[in-house]
Amino acid sequence: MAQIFRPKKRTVDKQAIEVKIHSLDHQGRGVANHKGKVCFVEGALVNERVKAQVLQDKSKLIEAKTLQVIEPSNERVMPFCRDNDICGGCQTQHLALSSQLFHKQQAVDKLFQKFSQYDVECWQPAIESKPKYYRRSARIACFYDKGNKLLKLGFRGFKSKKIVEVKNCQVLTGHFDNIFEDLRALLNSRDGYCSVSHVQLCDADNGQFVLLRHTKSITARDKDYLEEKSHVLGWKIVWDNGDKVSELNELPYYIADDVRFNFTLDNFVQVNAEVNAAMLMQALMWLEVSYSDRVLDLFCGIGNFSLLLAKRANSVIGVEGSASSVAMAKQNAQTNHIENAEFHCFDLTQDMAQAPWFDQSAKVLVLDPSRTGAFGILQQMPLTQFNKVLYVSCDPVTLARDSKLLLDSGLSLVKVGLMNMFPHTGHIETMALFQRR
Ligand SMILES: C[S@@+](CC[C@H](N)C(=O)[O-])C[C@H]1O[C@@H](n2cnc3c(N)ncnc32)[C@H](O)[C@@H]1O
Repeated sequence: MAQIFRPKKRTVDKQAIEVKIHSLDHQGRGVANHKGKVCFVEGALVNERVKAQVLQDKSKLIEAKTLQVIEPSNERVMPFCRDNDICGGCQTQHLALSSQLFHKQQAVDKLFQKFSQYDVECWQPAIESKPKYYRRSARIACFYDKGNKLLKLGFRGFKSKKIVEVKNCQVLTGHFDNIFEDLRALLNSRDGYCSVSHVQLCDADNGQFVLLRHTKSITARDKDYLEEKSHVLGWKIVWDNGDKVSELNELPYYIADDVRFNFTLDNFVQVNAEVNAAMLMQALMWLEVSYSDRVLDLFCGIGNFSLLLAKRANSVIGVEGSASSVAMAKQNAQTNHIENAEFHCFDLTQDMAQAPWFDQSAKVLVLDPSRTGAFGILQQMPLTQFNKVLYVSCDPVTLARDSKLLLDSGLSLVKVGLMNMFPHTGHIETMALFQRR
């Protein structure tokens, strides 16, 4: 009989250790040395001495969580959210807002040195965000507790699937100030809503949309009841049974630079409206496209960059992997009477030999990939054809890695700036402009 070998579970030494933090990593974690290993400590700041609980003890590194701050940093502040310790949403509320961008910039610097042996010397002022009430969209997790016959809802806990039943969230826009209490009351008012598995929130320019994903059917009567009650609260309810999403009289939209962007709740839209608007303006300013420029916009979503660029360029080709975002981008071009933008659905991790969209005369390239970056596609493209490349990044590791390809093609890094899309979190959003001199 075949013998099945199961890897032995590593026993995690849950001991507490005491370490002195010497820097922050790109996720906002404190970094220390402990018995020859690198130790990443959640919740610890530079120069702090902390007692930390070991979560993972690997051959070369330790992951730990702060239990007690023995010597606090003068950058430490009191988190404004009472659930900060347990909620997985904001990881760096304990670091003064004024220091957050400084550490993020340092992290990007280090990653450029590591991946490209490159010293960034062209930092531009960061795009700032208001510190609270900046999130226009979020997903709320739900779980039906059969024992208590109650639908629990909140955010997932830090590195856990457990739901933290937050009372309110001060990073969601003000329109969702009381959303948790209101949703809890509404969804527990009738048994019919017990199969709601998550709620997607979106504060659009035309109102607040609340999508309810449910795994069992909900009667028309229960739907009507909830819609009626939600109407009073100013919400537009969208039902999603996994196969079909209910139709709306009017899609959510946002407006930027006089362009109206319609979207559906499964499309990617930038979470921070204020930073998105500033980011778009900065992209236009940095790129300085002219009416003779042909632009390629990869990972274009619903056309956020493409349509604004099209108003100033000869033509824009947008490429995106989500078919529904491509459909929306095409519709947005049409409704805004923008005729020089075309959109293609294409998986940009694939072989682009047959890519029908590739324009050999495009001299301007915009990239705005998800966290995995754009390495695959950049490796395949004849990069020497581009005079300007704007890389909008939500992961500094992949930005630094991909930048090496751009630099090796003879492009120079001329501008880099942070965009504080998610204050109080470890997320680092960066815009980088490469130019052929
Ligand atoms: C960070 S978003 C940017 C979207 C858009 N530029 C914007 O500003 O709203 C990244 C986009 O890349 C798309 N995407 C992710 N992986 C992809 C892939 N392998 N091929 C094509 N598109 C992809 C996502 O659907 C998403 O729309």
